[in-house]
Amino acid sequence: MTVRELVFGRGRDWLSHTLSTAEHASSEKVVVLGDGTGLQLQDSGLLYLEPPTGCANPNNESLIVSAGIHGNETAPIEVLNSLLNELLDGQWRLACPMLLILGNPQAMDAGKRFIEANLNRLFGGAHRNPEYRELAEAERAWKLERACEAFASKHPANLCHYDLHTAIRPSLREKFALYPFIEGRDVPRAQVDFLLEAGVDTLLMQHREGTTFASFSSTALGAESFTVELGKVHPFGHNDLGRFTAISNALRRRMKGEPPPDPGKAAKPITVFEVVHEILNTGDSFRFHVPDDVANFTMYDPGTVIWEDDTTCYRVGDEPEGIVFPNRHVPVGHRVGLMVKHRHR
Ligand SMILES: O=C(O)CCC(=O)N[C@@H](CCC(=O)O)C(=O)O
Ligand SMILES: [Zn+2]
Repeated sequence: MTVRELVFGRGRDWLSHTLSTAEHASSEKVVVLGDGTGLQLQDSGLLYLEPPTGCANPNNESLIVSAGIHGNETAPIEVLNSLLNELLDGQWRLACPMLLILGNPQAMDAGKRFIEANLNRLFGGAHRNPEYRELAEAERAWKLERACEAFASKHPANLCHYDLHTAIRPSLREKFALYPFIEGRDVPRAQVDFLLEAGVDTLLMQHREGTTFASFSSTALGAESFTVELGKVHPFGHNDLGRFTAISNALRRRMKGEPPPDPGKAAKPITVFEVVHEILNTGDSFRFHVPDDVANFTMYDPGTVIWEDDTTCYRVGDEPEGIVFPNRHVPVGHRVGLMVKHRHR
């Protein structure tokens, strides 16, 4: 029997096990790999890994890597599953403690962004809001928060969280990362270098605290966290995984505890945008003037009307602004899009 089968059952790997246990909590399982690496399958899509006792952790860090917080964003799920398969097949050794998460197994199984509520709006305790009471996603957000807290309290040193997504719209900047807002901080140079290594050449600074998974891990756990957008949404089996080689290689390098590559003199700088306005669906009179099929980072000239309702009209300010994540099909009070502008350092 292979290690994969020992952990996940006959003919299964982590992804197929997660899909098969989507409807019910899976029982906990602990396995020690041949090299002494500890593996604890805590629940469906929730996997804790620990290098053998005494093993060096050369980068002195702990990693949370999540995908599938939106169930139809399949490429990062496939990337994470492949990395785990390599590890379980003995192709390389783990150097740092790691919590791997497939966020919303039910939505993954259904091929949907979410089942009842957008999981990536329910963190930081938002799952306790009465409107989400007893929804599957509220329970899942609670469970993921508790698992991350337990991991962080065991491994607080240099905790990093990469929450991997793909976007609904095409994007003029294919790969970009969002940095959750915490007053007074800036992105450490080592994180910028990692993003560039992973093929992510655009950074978007959030302008206020949110209820995303990455916001939770930054605010509550003190992690360096990013929501990382890696391309466009496609169903399982329809992704061009060649477009995900850089993120896969960069994550594997971190998991193995190898030093970062020398960025070299010719390294491209990262392009930084900042959020200037969050567009919310204000209700019946809300009118959104961005067409449904517009690409992320499409820029609008000063003065362009972006949205209006009976009391407000939002126009682009003195500098051009871009639209990110335009989506009018969201509940009242939820985000319809972000307006962003270039950050001049
Ligand atoms: O393409 C879209 O409209 C959404 C892609 C996506 O899921 N993005 C994340 C971004 C989280 C953040 O704002 O930091 C989300 O909407 O949850
Ligand atoms: Zn997403």
